[in-house]
Amino acid sequence: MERKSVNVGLMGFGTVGTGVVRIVSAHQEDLFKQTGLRIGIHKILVKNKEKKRSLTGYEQLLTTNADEIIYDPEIDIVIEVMGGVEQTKPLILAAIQQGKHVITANKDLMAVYGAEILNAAQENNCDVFYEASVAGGIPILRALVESFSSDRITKMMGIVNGTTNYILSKMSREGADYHQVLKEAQKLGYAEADPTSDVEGLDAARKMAILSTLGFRVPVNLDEVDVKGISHISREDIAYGKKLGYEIKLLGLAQRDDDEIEVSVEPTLVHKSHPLASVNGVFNAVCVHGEAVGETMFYGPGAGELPTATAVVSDLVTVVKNMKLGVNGRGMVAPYKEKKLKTDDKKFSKYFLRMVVADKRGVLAKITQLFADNHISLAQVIQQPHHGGEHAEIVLVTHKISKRDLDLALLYLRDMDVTKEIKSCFRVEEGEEK
Ligand SMILES: NC(=O)C1=CN([C@@H]2O[C@H](COP(=O)(O)OP(=O)(O)OC[C@H]3O[C@@H](n4cnc5c(N)ncnc54)[C@H](OP(=O)(O)O)[C@@H]3O)[C@@H](O)[C@H]2O)C=CC1
Ligand SMILES: N[C@@H](CC=O)C(=O)O
Ligand code: NA
Repeated sequence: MERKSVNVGLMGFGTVGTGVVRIVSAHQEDLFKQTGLRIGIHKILVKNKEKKRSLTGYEQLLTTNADEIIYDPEIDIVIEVMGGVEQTKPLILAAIQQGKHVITANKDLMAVYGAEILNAAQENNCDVFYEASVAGGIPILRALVESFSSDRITKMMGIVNGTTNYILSKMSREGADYHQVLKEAQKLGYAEADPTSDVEGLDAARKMAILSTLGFRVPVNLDEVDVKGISHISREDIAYGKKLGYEIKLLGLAQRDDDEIEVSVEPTLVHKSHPLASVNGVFNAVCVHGEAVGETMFYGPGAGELPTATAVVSDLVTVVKNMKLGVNGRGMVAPYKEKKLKTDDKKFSKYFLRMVVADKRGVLAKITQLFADNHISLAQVIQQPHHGGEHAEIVLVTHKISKRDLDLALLYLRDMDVTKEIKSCFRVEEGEEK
């Protein structure tokens, strides 16, 4: 008998899970027209059945026992939106073993165990999709895999963490201090009680590992992403950046040159003429450069109940269409290119440097000579008296140099008797005007 409906087991009924139920219920007819099957939420896994929920009418579907979803033969698809790695990995693998298709929003899980989960899915003819895991509601993963399938991507660069973008935007707009803005972000519910993974760049690094694996068709591990966070950024850095024409953003960068790749997340001075400089608040944006297509940009909400749920439900539509066609588990292309990571002498960028030095005759000359000796030429230099006048603050922007030359120069600079402190060092990304 031809099937008329599919059943979903939802694991998690928090922010994203609630959005999924709202969209599946509100868009029922559209989803039916697109897939030819009725989609029903069959069971919902939660931690606490007694908890007061913003969406009512689903109480009879709640369970605290994951086995009631995994081993229910009537459930075809599992949507995992409960979060965590250790608690979700065994559940997802068990669901796949039972022949269930999986949709997840979990970047923490997919950045580390993505390959293992995708292999298990392929062996069991199951689909696994995870569009919501990177840049929430922005359709970026399917774009990389399908819409760019005819091209070769050379660069993906973007703002993939909303919390840090909110903090940096507010620091820039109001001249406010990092700790003060972080507290406000926590009060508003943007930043979590423990904001470490956002502010230290780990959340963005997980997303860049997923993006670069799909975009470059190379298996990129989380520990291959160079990560720096935003917790050390000061008002002074932002003010100097502005004076020179830049905004500071936590940028994820994945770049390929001659088949060698680099992937990083770090605070970067982005020139005001670059479109990423005007991405503010909790919004995300990813620029993707393809050899044939040139520059493209994807912009939108990186988190939130309904934006994130749209990505989950779009994955659901794809799974259901695949079920109708009987092609589940065949749409995924595993990374097939050999991984070659760039060494630091092949990573090139402009850099911004701020330091405090002794305010003595010949100091600036000494410093510029040190840079010249390390193959570094300077694009801009500002010198200002530092508190009390005994010291001077030097702010400079280099031309494009290798990371290796930068690190060597920093090493020598730290050793110089005239150097009091190297306050900050950031990558610089130019815009269209330069
Ligand atoms: N929030 C967002 O905007 C975005 C979230 N994501 C990802 O989506 C996932 C879900 O996030 P979010 O909705 O914000 O999370 P929430 O904390 O709002 O919801 C988590 C849900 O999972 C349930 N849950 C958690 N642990 C268990 C457990 N051990 N057993 C049973 N149920 C459990 C909770 O139950 P109970 O309700 O009873 O506490 C809750 O319903 C995460 O992986 C997150 O990284 C991705 C993009 C954006
Ligand atoms: N903590 C994340 C939420 C979405 O992944 C962010 O701030 O972007
Ligand atoms: Na997305």
